Amino acid sequence: MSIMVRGETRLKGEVEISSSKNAILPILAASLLTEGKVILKKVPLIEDVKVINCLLKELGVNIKENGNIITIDGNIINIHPPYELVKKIRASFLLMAPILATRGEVRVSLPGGCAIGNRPIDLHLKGFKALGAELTLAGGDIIAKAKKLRGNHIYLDFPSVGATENIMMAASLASGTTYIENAALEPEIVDLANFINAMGGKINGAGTNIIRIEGVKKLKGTEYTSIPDRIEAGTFMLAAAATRGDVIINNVIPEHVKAVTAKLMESGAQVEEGENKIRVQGKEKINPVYIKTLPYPGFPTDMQAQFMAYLSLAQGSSIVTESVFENRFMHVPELVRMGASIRIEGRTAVIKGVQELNGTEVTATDLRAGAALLIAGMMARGITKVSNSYHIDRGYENIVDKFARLGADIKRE
Ligand SMILES: CC(=O)N[C@H]1[C@@H](OP(=O)(O)OP(=O)(O)OC[C@H]2O[C@@H](n3ccc(=O)[nH]c3=O)[C@H](O)[C@@H]2O)O[C@H](CO)[C@@H](O)[C@@H]1O
Ligand SMILES: C=C(OP(=O)(O)O)C(=O)O
Repeated sequence: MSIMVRGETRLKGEVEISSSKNAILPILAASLLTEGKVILKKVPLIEDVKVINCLLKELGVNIKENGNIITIDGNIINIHPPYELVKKIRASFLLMAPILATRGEVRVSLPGGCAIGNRPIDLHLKGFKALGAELTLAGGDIIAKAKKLRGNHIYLDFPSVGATENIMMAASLASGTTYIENAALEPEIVDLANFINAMGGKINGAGTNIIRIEGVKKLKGTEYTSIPDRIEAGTFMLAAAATRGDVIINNVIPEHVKAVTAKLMESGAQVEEGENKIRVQGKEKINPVYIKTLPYPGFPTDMQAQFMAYLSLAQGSSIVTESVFENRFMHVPELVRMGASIRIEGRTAVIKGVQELNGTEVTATDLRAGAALLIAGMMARGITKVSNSYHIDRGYENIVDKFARLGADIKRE
């Protein structure tokens, strides 16, 4: 599957951002913490959600999908989610905590590496161990057992998003109180804590670097709508600036995209924040900027590729350092094939702005690399064909329709 883009169009109009992929995936996993009925609204219809829904069905719970509303209830029957599904998405490892906490045992395949790096899970495991789980490795699977999890102090060597989420879920049904120190601060962590609290959990401090979780005996069903996707919003902000367009992005929390807004303004684009909306107007001249990806509230690694596509037409040299993932420059050779001048030295890329990009056939190696190539295609002369577009559909709802409604010349092939 490919997406074709004819470049040199200016995006204009308004776009509505969907709910966050990185919030809904852990929330779908956390819905397993109760047998009660959980109703999730405005769920984005993206491939990763379809995969996690299949995983939930495999575990034996009831799941009803009605457009963007998903209803889940019932007990976990199977404690071993199938490898064929687990290997498709990183977030499947988030099933570990709810299965362990409710069934006392879980068996999940090690997630393995992916296009953006090795992505170990040692911090998740350190957390489960500290909560009293016994861990063994068998046939590529992690088996964790604990009759009853017990609260503890857990210091994370790095503020891992996934480890913070897994520990928060497990600790919410443990006996006693857990403190996660050096916890991740991402808005998706706050959303997950709000969801667990809506089910009757007792989590305080999410969004700060110490999270306190008082375990409860039981959680109950609830209704919930997760936050808007700050990375989808950032992607449209970049596309607007890159095409020298004028776009109003609706359903965004401006605070969540501050780092992207700051760097876009430094590059010369005009950004106006409203209540739950942002207007971005691109300018002919793009100033070069320095970017270093960092955990939230720093510049998000999930926006690095899209920003690099934009900077390939800057007047001067930009420097982008990727500090979160060890190997997240897979989009660079593809951008270079379109005429960009980018040199990689270790974890840093030097982007020397060029006069123009030229459309050609390129390959999406991962989700955000794919989004970056669509943006590059909209800036380039001629037609760009982005193959392996299933990567893009993992995390963007109706992306082709949304860009087309803003005036992009884009279609699926
Ligand atoms: C589904 C989801 O929410 N995915 C997001 C989540 O991924 P994810 O939860 O996998 O990201 P982490 O914050 O855990 O990973 C960040 C860094 O920590 C390392 N690490 C992580 C865990 C661990 O046990 N040991 C370890 O060394 C990773 O290899 C990586 O270098 O946060 C990332 C960082 O913002 C985003 O890019 C992903 O889009
Ligand atoms: C890296 C990403 O996601 P995941 O952690 O699900 O692979 C992403 O959303 O850019």
